[in-house]
Amino acid sequence: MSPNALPARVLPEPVREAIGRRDEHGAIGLHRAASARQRERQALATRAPHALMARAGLAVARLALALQPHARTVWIACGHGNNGGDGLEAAIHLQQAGRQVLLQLLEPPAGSTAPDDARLAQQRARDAGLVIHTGTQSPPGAGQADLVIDALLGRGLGRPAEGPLAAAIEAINDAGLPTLAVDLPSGLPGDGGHPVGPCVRADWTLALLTLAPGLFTGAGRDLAGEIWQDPLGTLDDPQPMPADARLNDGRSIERLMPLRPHALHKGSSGDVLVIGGARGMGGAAMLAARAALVAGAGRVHLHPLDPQGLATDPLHPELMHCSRPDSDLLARCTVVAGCGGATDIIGWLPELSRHAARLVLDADALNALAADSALLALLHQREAGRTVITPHPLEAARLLRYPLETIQQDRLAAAQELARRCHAVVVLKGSGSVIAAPGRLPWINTSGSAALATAGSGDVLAGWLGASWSRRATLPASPADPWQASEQAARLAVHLHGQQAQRLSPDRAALPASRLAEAACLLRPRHPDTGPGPIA
Ligand SMILES: NC(=O)C1=CN([C@@H]2O[C@H](COP(=O)(O)OP(=O)(O)OC[C@H]3O[C@@H](n4cnc5c(N)ncnc54)[C@H](OP(=O)(O)O)[C@@H]3O)[C@@H](O)[C@H]2O)[C@@H](O)CC1
Ligand SMILES: Nc1ncnc2c1ncn2[C@@H]1O[C@H](COP(=O)(O)OP(=O)(O)O)[C@@H](O)[C@H]1O
Ligand SMILES: [K+]
Repeated sequence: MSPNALPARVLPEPVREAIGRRDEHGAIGLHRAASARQRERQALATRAPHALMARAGLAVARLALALQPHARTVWIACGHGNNGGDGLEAAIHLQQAGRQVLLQLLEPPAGSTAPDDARLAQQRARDAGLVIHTGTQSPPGAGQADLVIDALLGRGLGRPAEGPLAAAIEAINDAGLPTLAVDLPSGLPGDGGHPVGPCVRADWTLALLTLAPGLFTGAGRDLAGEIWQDPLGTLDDPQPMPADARLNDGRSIERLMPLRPHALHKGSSGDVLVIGGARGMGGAAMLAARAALVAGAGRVHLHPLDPQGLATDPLHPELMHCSRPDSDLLARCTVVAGCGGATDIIGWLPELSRHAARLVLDADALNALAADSALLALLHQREAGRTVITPHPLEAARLLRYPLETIQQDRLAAAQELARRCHAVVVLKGSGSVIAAPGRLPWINTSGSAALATAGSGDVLAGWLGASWSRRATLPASPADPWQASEQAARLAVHLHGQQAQRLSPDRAALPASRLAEAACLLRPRHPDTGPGPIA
């Protein structure tokens, strides 16, 4: 095998360098199927026939050996398309490296034929002396292999797998072996990350050429395992296909972290006003306010919607109770509205839409918006870059009047559509949160885990985001780009919220939201003059 470098590992964080190339935002690009195909066509046009697939097979074999160096027997399950072709090419290298290869190839369904490259790979495998098992059963001994390589289906998934393909996917999952998926776990839609049929659950996925958004959001994060990428030598190709989305990973947010210079004063950290906490739900507003405080907002005001609600927070006496916010205060603050707001928040929304300098709408404020198109129209009248909404998938479904399933099947598209309809930056929450601003490429966040699946962690995020935005509002703005500050504030808060949850609960045990609120931060791990260290 040639001494090429290993493919690069994309996750878990910290992201290793040399994954593709970062763009002008310091970000890794993601490509949906249409642009991935276009990129593949560009690459094929400038290379010798079959060179790209041969290189893909080599990358798969090299990664397999690096991940499981002591594997003696490798089961490779191939489909009839080019994903299977990559698997067949890998088989040749693994056999040359002295491994026993159990090679399975599914026949094309009636009416389909294998593409030329895949047919050539089949011929090359036979010429190399490999035995190809073409029945619907797994090859004899497959269950005892040390590693299985899933090369059944990649970007060509066009419908839910069924019949022999579904059986092959289930056989891989049932075997419980270490599993390396080629390009995508078979059955995972690359654009959406939400399988509708059976899908391989991989330990590792080697993405070839481009990275699919579906690897990073929805169910994709669980099904793909650890993600590696090999751009197959195309980084220097002219005019690479522009990306459809970007990864909001640790490296990409580094440049957004504001320093706290020695001469900082509370007026230059910005003010946050939290309005929420109707009867019995005061905790939600308190969590948001605490997170805003701990994250470093200069002053935090809390207006509880329940007149009997807590006036002060004994844990944080610095929190300012506000009995009736006036328009001056609204015009100065980042207003976080809706956490535990019940229907009491509805009456506030017209005034907030008119006067709030910066407005973060969460929870019940979003339900109110979904129920009243006049409120939506008011939101539209706000200047560009003045509103952020933070729906979880069900709230997004209500706002768009789509079934929940439709939201989850294409989270990128749903977030983009919401951004357009609400004239706002959107944080579509859940595993692999999507951050979208109107007319811009959306971001998929890489941090966070099931530790966040607890009541109140969204309230914490809303307050954290409020502090993040208030701080950015005191920094020099870009007049040519009105969406920049709110989008960056959302990206930073979403990433750090997830990162802190991972740090506080590495095993993903449920994390009480009050603990997370106490860990809210907007800073890089330590000040530069004290050197690197754990996140403070
Ligand atoms: N060309 C190259 O050099 C390179 C190629 N690369 C590799 O190519 C992969 C994409 O290959 P691909 O387009 O051939 O599609 P693939 O995922 O193998 O599927 C095969 C066919 O299956 C079918 N099908 C779909 N759904 C089905 C279902 N439910 N049940 C049954 N059948 C179903 C559908 O055909 P249909 O039946 O619709 O005619 C589809 O076309 C990509 O992921 C990467 O690994 C890269 O390494 C770069 C170099
Ligand atoms: N499984 C998960 N993986 C990653 N993030 C998650 C997961 N579950 C929840 N979260 C995050 O936790 C927060 C939950 O918000 P939300 O559903 O509004 O909760 P609540 O209304 O109880 O505060 C969001 O930031 C969401 O992205
Ligand atoms: K696959």
